[in-house]
Amino acid sequence: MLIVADENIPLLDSFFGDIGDIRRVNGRNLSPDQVRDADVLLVRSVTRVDQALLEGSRVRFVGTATIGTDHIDQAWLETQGIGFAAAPGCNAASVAEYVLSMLSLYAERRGIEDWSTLSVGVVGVGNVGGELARMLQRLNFSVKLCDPPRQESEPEQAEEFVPLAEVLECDVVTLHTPLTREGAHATNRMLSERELALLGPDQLLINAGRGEVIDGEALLARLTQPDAPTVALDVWEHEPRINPDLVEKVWLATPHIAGYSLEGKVQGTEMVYRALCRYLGLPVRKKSGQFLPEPALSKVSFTSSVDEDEAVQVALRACYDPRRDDARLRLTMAGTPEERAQAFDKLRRDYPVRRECSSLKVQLKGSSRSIQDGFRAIGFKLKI
Ligand SMILES: NC(=O)C1=CN([C@@H]2O[C@H](COP(=O)(O)OP(=O)(O)OC[C@H]3O[C@@H](n4cnc5c(N)ncnc54)[C@H](O)[C@@H]3O)[C@@H](O)[C@H]2O)C=CC1
Ligand SMILES: O=C(O)C(=O)[C@H](O)COP(=O)(O)O
Repeated sequence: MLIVADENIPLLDSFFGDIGDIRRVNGRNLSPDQVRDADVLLVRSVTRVDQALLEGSRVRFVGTATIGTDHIDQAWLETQGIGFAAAPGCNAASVAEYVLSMLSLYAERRGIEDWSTLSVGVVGVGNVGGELARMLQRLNFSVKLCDPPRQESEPEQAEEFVPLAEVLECDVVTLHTPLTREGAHATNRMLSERELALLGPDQLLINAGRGEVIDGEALLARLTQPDAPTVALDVWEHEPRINPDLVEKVWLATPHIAGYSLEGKVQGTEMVYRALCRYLGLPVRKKSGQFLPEPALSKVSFTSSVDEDEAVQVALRACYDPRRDDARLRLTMAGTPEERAQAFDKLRRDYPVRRECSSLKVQLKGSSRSIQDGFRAIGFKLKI
């Protein structure tokens, strides 16, 4: 069996080596010739999988080691009887930690002592937005949720949700919707000139969903106005050819890595492996946990005199501080458009190992119940 796989999927040999021969490819430029003789195709978000790529090939199963599926023409795969699996929720904790770190940095930037006084609006309350909202609620933030599809399909929960306009009044608005182009709740350019005009200078807008959910031109125009909001973007229109003018105007700019914790990536591989085993009728023998190395930073300890919020944020930023990714991306902005696009992909391909908060043991000497709850909310392991 031939498995053609994106070279950026980690642990390909460990998970798939005894299922078939693996051919590693650059997912960004995959051509029909490279997949024609494959039985299985494993991709990440940068490969468009559709009729143009697969027609006439032997491929019977497609897996994407990602949460997002907007790069896959699932309807066409179904018409061809080609099996398909994604990795829902694999990197949800990673994205939630990215947003929490943003909140911590934003509170510091604004001189806000207690970060939980920021109100947070979550748009798209699925695996990522739901996990984030749970963490925020446990950390005592006031949280508003916007998810019209869920509001409609879960009438018993309907009062949990508010309209987009109400969420846009929060101090922080964070986007976690899929990219959809059709239907009553299509998200393509969901935030355009009109919505961006509702945001003011004391607000932070974060996009960690898909770039096209915000109209990039409208955002750039808004950011040139004196009363513009602060903006943090992890995802961009036209990746990897992102707009350098937008990077310049954005507060923190990262190259689509919010979900790039090692745990998130390896769980993505594992979920696709499990789905392929099911498809082929093979036993599932491997788990992501067996391949995760000891983290470089495995323990931190705090004394009893520590301030609760400060301790949680110190530990959070020790695990992930988006300013490093922002600095790396900005360094690539000087080149030609082609050099910039290559550099964007290189930053993602050579991404340093980043571990989730759950990999860090926190020792708290003589700590209060509420400080323990704060750490637990983000998934740290506690040693009391
Ligand atoms: N920046 C990054 O590295 C990552 C980005 N993502 C993106 O985040 C997206 C969300 O991920 P999950 O939460 O796992 O997906 P999910 O499918 O579990 O949840 C998405 C939620 O968005 C809601 N939604 C759809 N249209 C909406 C609209 N118009 N307004 C408000 N809510 C709407 C859905 O009802 C659903 O509850 C993915 O589709 C992917 O595009 C995911 C992982 C990493
Ligand atoms: O899981 C998703 O959805 C994402 O956005 C991924 O984190 C993106 O990673 P790549 O597939 O582009 O490596």
